[in-house]
Amino acid sequence: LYEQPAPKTLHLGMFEIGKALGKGKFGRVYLAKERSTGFICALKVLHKSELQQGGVQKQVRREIEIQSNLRHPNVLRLYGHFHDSKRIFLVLEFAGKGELYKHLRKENRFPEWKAAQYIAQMAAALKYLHKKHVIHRDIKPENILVGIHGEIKISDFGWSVHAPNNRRQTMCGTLDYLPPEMLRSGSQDNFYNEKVDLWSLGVLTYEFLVGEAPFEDTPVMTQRRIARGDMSIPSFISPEARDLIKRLLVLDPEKRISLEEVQQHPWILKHCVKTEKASQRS
Ligand SMILES: CC(=O)N[C@H]1CCN(c2c(Cl)cnc3[nH]c(-c4cn(C)nc4C)nc23)C1
Repeated sequence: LYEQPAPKTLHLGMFEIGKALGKGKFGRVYLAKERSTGFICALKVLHKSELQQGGVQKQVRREIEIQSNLRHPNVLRLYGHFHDSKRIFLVLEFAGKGELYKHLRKENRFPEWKAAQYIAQMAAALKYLHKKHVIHRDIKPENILVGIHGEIKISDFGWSVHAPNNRRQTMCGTLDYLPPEMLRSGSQDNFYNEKVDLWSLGVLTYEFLVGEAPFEDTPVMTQRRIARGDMSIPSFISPEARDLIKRLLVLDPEKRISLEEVQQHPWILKHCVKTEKASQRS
C-alpha cells in the first residue's frame, strides 16, 4: 500500500556543509548534514582535474563501485555519490572518533587488550571483504577510522580490487605495509590474492603493540627487510601476541594463518571473548 520512497537524486544543495574533517590524497572531507533528514555524514570532495592529473579516475570509479556494495559494521559505508562539472562527491558514513592513526600516535602504542579487540574487528571486516572477493591491499592505520562506540571502520577503498589480481600500479605512500609478493616486480604472472591483506594485518598488529612498523627503515632497506622477513619482536610483547604476528608475517602467502584461525587465536580469544559470568550477566 505504501509508495516505496523514490531513490532520491543526490545533489550538493541537499547538504549543509560543516567543518573540514581532514584531507585525503585527492580531496578534502567535510562534516555534512542532509537538510531534509538531519542525517550527519562525511562528504568527500574530489576535483576531476586533480584525478585526471593523478591518473586515478579508474581507481575512484572502482572505490565507488566496491564500497557502495559493502555493508559491515567495521567497513565505512558509502551511501551514495554525485558530481557537478568540476567535482565528484562521495557521501560517506561519519566516524565519530576520527582517524585511528592519530589515536595510535597520541597513545604511542595500544595495550594488548585494545590491540586484540581492534585486530578481531579487522579480521571480521576482512573475512567479509574476502568472501566478496574484494582485496583491500592498503590496510594501515591511516585507512582506519573509529566510530562513536570505539569500533573501527576500514575506509579508503581506493586501492582495493577484485581478486585475483596482478594489476601494476605505482605505489606511493609508505612501503611498510607491502607484502613480499607485491614487491617482486617483473613477470606478469606474479598474481597475488587475498593473502596480501593477512600480511598487512600482521604489520598492523605489530604496529599497534610496538608503536612502529616491523620493517620501518630507509625505503631501500625496508624493501630488503620485507623480502627477507627480517624483523624482531620486542621482549615486552606477550608470547601469544608474538605467536600471532609470526603466523601472519610469513613470506609464503599460502602459509599465512587464515582469518578464521586469527579469530580463534588464543591471543584474540583471551581479550575478546566475554567471560562466562559476564555473558550470563549481560
Ligand atoms: C583519507 C581520508 O579521507 N581521511 C580522513 C579525513 C577525514 N575523513 C573522515 C571520514 Cl571519510 C569519515 N568520518 C570521519 N570522521 C572524522 C573525524 C572525526 N573526528 C572527531 N575527527 C575527525 C577527523 N574524519 C572522518 C577521512
